[in-house]
Amino acid sequence: HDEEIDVDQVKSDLDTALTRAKDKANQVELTDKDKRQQGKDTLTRETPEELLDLFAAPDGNINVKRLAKAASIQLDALKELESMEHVDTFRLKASKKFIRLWKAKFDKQCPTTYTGLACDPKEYYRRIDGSCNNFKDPTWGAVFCPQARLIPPMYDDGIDTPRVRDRLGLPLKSARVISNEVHSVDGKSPRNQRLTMMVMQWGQFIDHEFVSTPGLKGEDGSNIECCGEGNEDRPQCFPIQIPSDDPVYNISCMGFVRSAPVPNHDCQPGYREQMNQVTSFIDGSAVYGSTEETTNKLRSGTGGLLKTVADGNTLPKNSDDKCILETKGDYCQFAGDFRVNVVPSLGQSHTAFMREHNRLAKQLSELNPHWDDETIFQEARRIMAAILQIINYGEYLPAILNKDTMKKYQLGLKKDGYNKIYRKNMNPSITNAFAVAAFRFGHSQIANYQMLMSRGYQEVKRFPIEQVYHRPHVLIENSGESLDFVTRWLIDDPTPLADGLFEDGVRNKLFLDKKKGHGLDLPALNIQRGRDHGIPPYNHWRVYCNLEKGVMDTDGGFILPDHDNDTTHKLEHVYRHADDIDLFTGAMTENLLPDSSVGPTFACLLGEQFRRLIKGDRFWHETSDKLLRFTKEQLAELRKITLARVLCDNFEIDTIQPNVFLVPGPNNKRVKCKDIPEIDLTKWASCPKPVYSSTCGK
Ligand code: HEM
Repeated sequence: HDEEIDVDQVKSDLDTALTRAKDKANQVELTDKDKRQQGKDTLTRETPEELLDLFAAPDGNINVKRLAKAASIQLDALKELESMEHVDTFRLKASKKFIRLWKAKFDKQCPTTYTGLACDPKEYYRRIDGSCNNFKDPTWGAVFCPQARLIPPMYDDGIDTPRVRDRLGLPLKSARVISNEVHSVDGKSPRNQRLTMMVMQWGQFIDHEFVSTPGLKGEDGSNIECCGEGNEDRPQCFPIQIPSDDPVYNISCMGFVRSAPVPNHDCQPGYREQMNQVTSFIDGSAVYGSTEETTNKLRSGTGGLLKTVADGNTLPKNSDDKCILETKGDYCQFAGDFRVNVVPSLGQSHTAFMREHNRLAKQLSELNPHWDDETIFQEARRIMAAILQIINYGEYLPAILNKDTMKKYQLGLKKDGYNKIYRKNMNPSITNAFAVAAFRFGHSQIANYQMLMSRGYQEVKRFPIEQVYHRPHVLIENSGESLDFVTRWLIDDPTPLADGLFEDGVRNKLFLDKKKGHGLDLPALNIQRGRDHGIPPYNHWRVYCNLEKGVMDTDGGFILPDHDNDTTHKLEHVYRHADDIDLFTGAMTENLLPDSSVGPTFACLLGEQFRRLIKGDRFWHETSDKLLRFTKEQLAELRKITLARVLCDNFEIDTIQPNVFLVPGPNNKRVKCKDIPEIDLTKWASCPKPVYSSTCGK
């Protein structure tokens, strides 16, 4: 069509569209300013919605803000063009001339990381921000870059408004109604007698290691109010309607701020994308941060160590606005990922790996007295990435996925030698459907409580989960002694079955406001977030995964190949057609595959993502790359690591089962810590500097 477009006309249309889009952005900023001045948009952390904002984006990061504004202008400009009656945007988008015009207008607003990133092929350590992992596209997996899409989104207007209508154009039921009808359970949900609470906890920790989707923020990083008159229509808002007969809530609106948009990968006219504000790789970013700024704040500056509070053993302090302080002397914790304070058990995991880093750093520095702070830090960080990868693929994934899925997606680790597995065409970025739906399967494994357990694995104290959200108090009182007690709970107590049912503590009381008496509903947020991101419905993913679609029978009922009758009936109540089912709800309620915590659709999406995280990671710990590889002896040592060993080395534990993701039993008997294999770090002794040399440990 190139010859067909009238360049002058299109240029003038684009100018008009851009002016209008900029005017709209200015108007939104003025409204935000007003709301902030009127005290409607707040900086406080009291209501559940404010705490959700804290969880999504604590400070209104400047990069996120800049990118979100650029993306909003682009999306609005495209919509303006579409609204001009004589413009055929479908034809325009196919025209190279138009793309050139578009790029000339918008290139400057595109993230600088997208262009002109100079990568050094001799760089030995991963970059903190994840850039330059892939030389062909240095932005793949890097911080502040768009999440990847496996199939195109389905926005209501084809560009950026949330999916709110079904295939007939009628309104979809509210996410809260679906949660009430499909995801609720009376009291305690059934337990998985095979898996421990550590499965839930690792899931959350590793999720924060590779994905964080920022939400939009108001003036000066304030929280955007999305309920009440004049708020629900704000372009940043997509509140959840609560039905008048709701069994728990006596409010009509649950605040929900949309995820920040980001210009798409090539800065071309297209649909709304969401970004990842942490690196996609399993590289230790939850321990070290995903920007140099955060890493520098976390490092002590000597001996390659990370900062701790004065006792040398617990996470350092953050500012008081990053959590809820219960009593005098409390403080918020600071770690590589800002969500560290959300529940005590997550703080436990962050503490485990901060301590593990410092333990490694101290030993490495004794073995290599000639190394400076930077070398010790980077070498410990390099080992840390390997440890996290090995625990994730060697212990966690085999606990939640069955052997067939592990095999199909080639997720197994090699027992010896190198693995030439890197594929330079493989994009390792976290995919949107994985973050917004598939890996949220673990929300069904959250229990209503958090517990402290004695050395002999007896219950000492139990906290309803809603009493500890965002409150690190439990962990930091008694100079962090409770960390040991939480650890023992995580490796002893069976985890709820990932059956699509959600206990009250997350389904009604998430981030509960003690004064107002209401909380949030996590499965409802997950459904709403999927709609916010334009995630196509469940059946589209069944097709993507080569699975049979759900269909209608002649009476208008659903025939769903992987659901039981009871669940199918529940779904029929809330969706008009099998094609309308939201991905989260449809896949989360599938019958679980044998020996698995997910059904076939989530097994496919998890398998695909975890495969990408191996094959698309140039620094993957099994690499045979001559520059980047560990020595064969070092790799053999790394392969001995288990989460049990990390816990033994960093907490007070007398006996432990070798696989802490599985409940203790005849094949997983508790033993003394000394019987759990450990890494012999002498294989890192006498390494030259720079370290990349096979003479270490010789
Ligand atoms: C007590 C434990 C947990 C709490 C309180 C919690 C809470 C939350 C909240 C509030 C969100 C944001 C919801 C939204 O507005 O879209 C979220 C997102 C998410 N959660 Fe959890 N979660 C927990 C455990 C887990 C577990 C066990 C997993 C996985 C096994 C998990 C995976 C995820 C993922 C992948 C996201 C999306 C992250 C992003 O894109 O930023 N979470 N969680």
